[in-house]
Amino acid sequence: MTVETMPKAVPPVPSKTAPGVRVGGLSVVYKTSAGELPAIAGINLDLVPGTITGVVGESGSGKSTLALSLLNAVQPPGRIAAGSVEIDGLGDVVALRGEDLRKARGRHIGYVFQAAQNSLNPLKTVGKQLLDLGRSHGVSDLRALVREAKELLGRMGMDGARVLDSHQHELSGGMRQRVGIMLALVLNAHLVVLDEPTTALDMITQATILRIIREVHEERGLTTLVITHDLGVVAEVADRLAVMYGGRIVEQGPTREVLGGPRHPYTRGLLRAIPRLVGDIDEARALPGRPPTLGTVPREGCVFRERCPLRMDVCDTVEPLAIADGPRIVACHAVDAAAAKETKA
Ligand SMILES: Nc1ncnc2c1ncn2[C@@H]1O[C@H](COP(=O)(O)OP(=O)(O)OP(=O)(O)O)[C@@H](O)[C@H]1O
Repeated sequence: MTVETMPKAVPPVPSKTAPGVRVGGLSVVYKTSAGELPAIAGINLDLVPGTITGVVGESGSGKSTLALSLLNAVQPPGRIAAGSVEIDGLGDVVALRGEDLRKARGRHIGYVFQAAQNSLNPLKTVGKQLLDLGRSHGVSDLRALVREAKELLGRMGMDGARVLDSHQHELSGGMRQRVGIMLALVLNAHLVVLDEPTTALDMITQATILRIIREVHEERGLTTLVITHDLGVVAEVADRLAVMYGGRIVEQGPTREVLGGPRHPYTRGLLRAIPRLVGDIDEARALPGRPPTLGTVPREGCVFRERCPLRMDVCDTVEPLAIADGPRIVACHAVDAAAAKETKA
């Protein structure tokens, strides 16, 4: 079946309420000299309508690959090898192609990618790019779009009119990042994916931007996914938290519960590695070892075992299942064994 003859998956009147998202069995591989290797494998993640979900993990854990998959935007040498991303009102975006996919991005799914500081067109003003974006998505009231953009930029502490008149080189990294966030929100999409939205910002501006992300999320009734390596960022904005390691989600649950009582040894290690502002700075203990790369992720068993203080024999051969306990989900043999002992006692 060609793209043209495929049934239209995008409904003519999109739902304007916060959509639920169900990522099921998602695997993405990248072609390397050693063959196709998985960057994420068997990811299951639900985004609850109206909530902010944070995804954290060290560099290379697969966060950006997951974010790109939500827009079916994984580029060669990568490809989605298995799984689905069901978005209310859109269906499975993994199956969307061509024009349907282009319309879904921007209008239904607002996004700012990690390289947002560098993703603007250097030859056009921000305002011109805003109008291009609006036209390409069939926005009829372009004046209203510009008003909305100015309002969002103003809220983020910038002179909206001046920014719209500027070229990329006239803006600092932090300003470009905020322009990226404005572009993600301006079309009024109800699913928003923000990949490292605040990395180029100083602490004060970061706090302001996180507050605005939260405010806009609540005002508009969005479903939001925030990708970050910074636990402080998720603690600040996310209702739910998913922790990634070696292309797997090893723990997920309500942010307060996960941060207040981490169960997976990796989450515990991440939290222990944060230096405290008060008390003994030496208390912060870096996680020993390094995260795996595409080539070194174990093919069987638990992906975290090399760095795990709770490693058992079974971890070498059997990949732990993600087991739900109420809203908490953990994939760890040691946690399972401890829970089984507790039930017996
Ligand atoms: N285009 C590519 N070609 C080959 N491998 C890739 C490509 N993009 C990502 N990878 C690999 O896939 C794995 C996951 O990368 P990804 O960028 O999704 O992780 P991340 O958690 O977002 O990391 P970071 O925080 O550094 O961006 C890494 O091992 C990375 O090297």
